[in-house]
Order: sequence, then C-alpha cells, then structure tokens
Amino acid sequence: MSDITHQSPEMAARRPFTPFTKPSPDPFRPLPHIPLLYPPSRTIQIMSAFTFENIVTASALHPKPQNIQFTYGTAGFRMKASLLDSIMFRVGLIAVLRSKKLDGSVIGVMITASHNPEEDNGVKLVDPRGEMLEQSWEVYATSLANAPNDDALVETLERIIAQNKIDVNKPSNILYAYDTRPSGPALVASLEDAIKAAGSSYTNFGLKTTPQLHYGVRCLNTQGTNDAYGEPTEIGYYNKLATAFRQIVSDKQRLSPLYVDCANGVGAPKLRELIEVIGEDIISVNIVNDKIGVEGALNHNCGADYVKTGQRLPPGSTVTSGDRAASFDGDADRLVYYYVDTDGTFRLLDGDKIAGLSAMFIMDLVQAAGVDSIKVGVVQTAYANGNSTTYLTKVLKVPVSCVSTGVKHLHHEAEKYDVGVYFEANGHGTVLFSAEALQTIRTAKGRTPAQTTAIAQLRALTDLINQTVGDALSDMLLVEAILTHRQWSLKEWDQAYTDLPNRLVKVVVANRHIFKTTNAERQLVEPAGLQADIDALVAKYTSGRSFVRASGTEDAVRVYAEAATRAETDELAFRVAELVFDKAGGVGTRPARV
Ligand SMILES: CC(=O)N[C@H]1[C@@H](OP(=O)(O)O)O[C@H](CO)[C@@H](O)[C@@H]1O
Ligand SMILES: [Mg+2]
Repeated sequence: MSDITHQSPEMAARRPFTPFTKPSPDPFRPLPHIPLLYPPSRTIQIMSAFTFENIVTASALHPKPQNIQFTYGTAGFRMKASLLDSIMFRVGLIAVLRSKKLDGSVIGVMITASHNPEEDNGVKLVDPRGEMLEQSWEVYATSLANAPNDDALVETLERIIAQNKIDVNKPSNILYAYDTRPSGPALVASLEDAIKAAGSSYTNFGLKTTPQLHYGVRCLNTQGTNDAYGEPTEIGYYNKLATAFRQIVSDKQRLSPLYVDCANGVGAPKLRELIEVIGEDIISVNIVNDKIGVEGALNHNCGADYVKTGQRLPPGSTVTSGDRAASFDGDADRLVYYYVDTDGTFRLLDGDKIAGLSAMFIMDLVQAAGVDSIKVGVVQTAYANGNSTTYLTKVLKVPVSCVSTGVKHLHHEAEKYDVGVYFEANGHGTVLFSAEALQTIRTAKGRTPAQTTAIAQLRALTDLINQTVGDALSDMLLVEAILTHRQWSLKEWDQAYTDLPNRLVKVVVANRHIFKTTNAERQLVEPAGLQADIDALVAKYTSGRSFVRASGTEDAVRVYAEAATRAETDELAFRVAELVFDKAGGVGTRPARV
C-alpha cells in the first residue's frame, strides 16, 4: 500500500488531474478468449397462439396460496422461496404482455432476492432499455399476483390487455436469468410454464448477476441501431468493461490486490471471469466468500449489506491494516469498500463515498477534456450521510438532489442531469450520461494532447459504467480506475470527508402503513404529532438528524439517526426508536439501547 500523505480533505479531493498517454503494461493487447464457466444462453422460439385456455390449463399447476397479499415493491416480489411459485408464473404472463405491448421488445426477468437470506427468493422485471419496470405496470403485476382463482386471473389479464390496447397476436420475447439460490431452478420452471403457455419466445440467459441481465436486455433491444449498447452476450459484457478499464488505467501502476467479499453469491464466478478478461497484470483481486452451493452460505455473515449495516468486517475476514477490501451483495448490484486503519479502526467507504469520488473524478475529467458545458449532478436519499452532502455541495460545489428511497427514484432524478451520479448509501448506484452529453463526448476534438487523452478517457468511462442499473462489477472497476489514476490508497480517498456517526435501527409495529412521509421521506406527516416529538429530540444533539419511514421491503419501520459523536448517535437512534414503539403501535420487544 502506498504511503499516506496527510493533507486537508479539500486538497485530497481536488488534487490536479494529469492525463497520461504512455501504456504500461500493454492494455491494448487483444482480449483473451476465456471459456465461460456456465453454458451460454439458450433461445426458444415459440410460434403458438396466446389463448386464455392454454394459460388457465398451465396455471392449474401454480395455484396462488390462500390468505397472502403480494405487492410488487421497490425490489419486485421478494419473500420465502416456498411462496413464490404462483408469483413466478404470473410474472411470466405480465412479462409476455409487456413485450407484446412494446411490439416484441425484449423484457427481462431476474430471479433473485439480492442480499436476503438463502431461503428467500424474488423476481424483478426489466424494461427494454434495461431499466426497472414502468411504475404503472407494477400495479398490474400486483393485481395479477393477487387474483385468487382462474376466473379472476383471466379477468385481470383481459383488463390489462384492454386498458393497454395490447394486440396479443404480436410477437413477444423474454430474457431471463437467475442467481445462485437453490430455489432458482424450480422457479425458472414456473416462469417458463407461463411464457410457453402464453406462446412467447424466450431466452434463458443462465446464471447471471442482476446488472448483467439488465445489460443483456438493453443490448438485445438496441442491436443494429445508432444507440447499440453492446454485444448481448456475457463475454460481450466482459469485453466492454475490460476494454474501457484497460484504456483508463493504461499509463498507470497496478494497485495492490483488492480483497473482494462476494457474499458467497453469483458475483464470485463472474468477477473471476471478468478479471481473467482484463488480465491480472492490470488488476489484481483476491476473491473471498465464494462458496457457491454450500448450504446456507449465501449472504450469511458477509456481503455488502452485512458490512454496511453492521459497520464491521465479515467474521473470519483476514483483512488487516494496509489491505484494500470491498464487498458485493448476493446478486452483485451493490458495492462497498473498506479498510482497517493503523489504529485498528474499521473504516467504511459506502455508496456516498463512491458518489463523491466519482463526481469529483468526472468533473475533473470534463474540465480537462474541455467539455465543461457538461454539468454533473448527484442524487442521494435521506440515508446519505450528512457530511457527504456537505462535501458535495460545499467542496465539490455540485448540485445535489434528495429523493425517496428506491433505485427507481434515484435513476429517474439522475436522468435530469447531463451526467447524473446516483448512489444509495448502501452501495447501489451508477452514473448516467444523457444522450446530449454522450454526443458531446463522442464528437469532442481535443486542442491539446492532454485534452485528447481526457476526451478518450471520458469516452471509456461511458463504456465502463453500466448505464442501466447499479452494478458491483462495473462500479468496482470505476473506483479502481479512479484510484489507479490518482494512485490513491483507500485512506487517501477517505480523506475527502469524515462520516458523521450514524445508526439504522428497525422497529416492528402493528401496521407500518400508517407511516406517511413528505420531503423525500425526511419528515413524517402521519402518525400526527410524531414528527414534532422527533424534532424536539433531535434538537438536543449536536449535528443531530433523524427520520423515520416504513420499509418498502420488510415489515418494519426504519429509524435513522446521525449526530456529532458515536454516543450521541446511538442515544438519539434509541430514543427515536422508543418513541416510535410507544406512540405508533410497537409490537414485540421494546427497542434496547445499542
Ligand atoms: C435503508 C436501506 O438501505 N433501504 C433499502 C431497502 O429499502 P427499504 O424500503 O428501506 O426496505 O431495500 C431497497 C431495495 O433493495 C433499497 O433500495 C433501499 O435502499
Ligand atoms: Mg442486490
């Protein structure tokens, strides 16, 4: 690890940017052809008609469990895998209708429950440009999932078809993929039953990370257009990232190895393949927590969610002072970095830190490239650390928007900027380049060699960053590219600002739906009076901030608190949790002091 140079955060963050051109080692040598560990995708063309009769016959094998209300939420449908059979079948039907509605555009289906325990699973739909399913269709997915019997199922399908004027005789195409969960194959079978019954063509994209599926969908739908996103294969994905990464770090010394905790999930084999394509002489990783197929291992005591929530190393980690480390979540769409300081303190570099680093780098590059008409903006949620927002607005002087929790909100807001950097504190995020910004970058001509190099690097960044969704593999390469460029240690990156101590706690209440918020979820409107009580508590703490909202993915209310010191933060979080429990129908154990 390089020596740490102590300097002010401002200096560390704004160190002048110097593009180089000398390649070392040769990043432009041909990409290797690697045999992929998993079989390539398999396409099935189906020519049969869409009939309700076929659908009802197939549906009989996938009855809806009684007394369960399903909701297509922030993360699609997600729950115990044993409850998902009918959901998978019905999601298959929705996917087919959505594809028919969009003239046969490929719709993606991802079977995963991300960072949830291994016994859970879930499913998400992906729209043609690789983005999340349009919100109005989430409502259709929910109503179809809840149709209690065949008649209701047919009625709901008819209503969706009529409301959207869908011609069911149009072609339809589905691309699906799944993570490493043992429940995956059975759920795939249910999904395929629906797709076949509805007479649709489909492609099994196999074992993939969630962002790889998003990539695949966008590639298939843009093939042969001016807007072609890439080759719609796994190797195409690796080659695109590898070529861009090699170009950005071409003149630089390789960093010390990065320990990557893959949460015992799909990220492990995929990262291994990616690194093989890039070349170990250019990037070195040490993959840990790669126990695929070991019962109960997935996300257990490891992974990005464990590290972010617990603010500690995964148990058994061998990471010590001087090491560089990162964690993915179970479907490899979240990334956090961390290191152990010389005094033994654990230091987390979360989504907020990644956003700050990326915004800083891109702003410098835009300036160096002479395309400063391109404006960068950052999108955060209320969970962003207060000091990260101060750093972005006061030091980088970049516009920052705060939106509701959930990637779709961040993604949509980020689309409003020329370059929109968005990250949830938990490590899910990406950078979006508008069509105009891409055009400017593509056509820019440098007036000096330095400008020409900076333009080429900016171009490479647009290929390196997954534009469809947050992607741990792509984000990791982005961070590694920036750190390699600056030859920064994690500690140097960390110097941009110091996180305010923060705490996230859950409170279980009888009905979390009574919690209504405003102002990007930062204030409660209901239950009446609770916000005033929270405000009164917060006022007692230096740099205190706390807010309460109902989780969209768990049956609980989340309390977030931050303050000037660890002790004040923990006390504030506990006091607010106690307040919620007492005044808003807490059930089970009363919150305890941390
Ligand atoms: C505090 C927090 O991390 N909340 C997460 C979590 O949402 P909740 O609505 O808070 O349960 O899961 C979402 C989906 O993965 C993710 O987008 C979000 O950031
Ligand atoms: Mg995930």
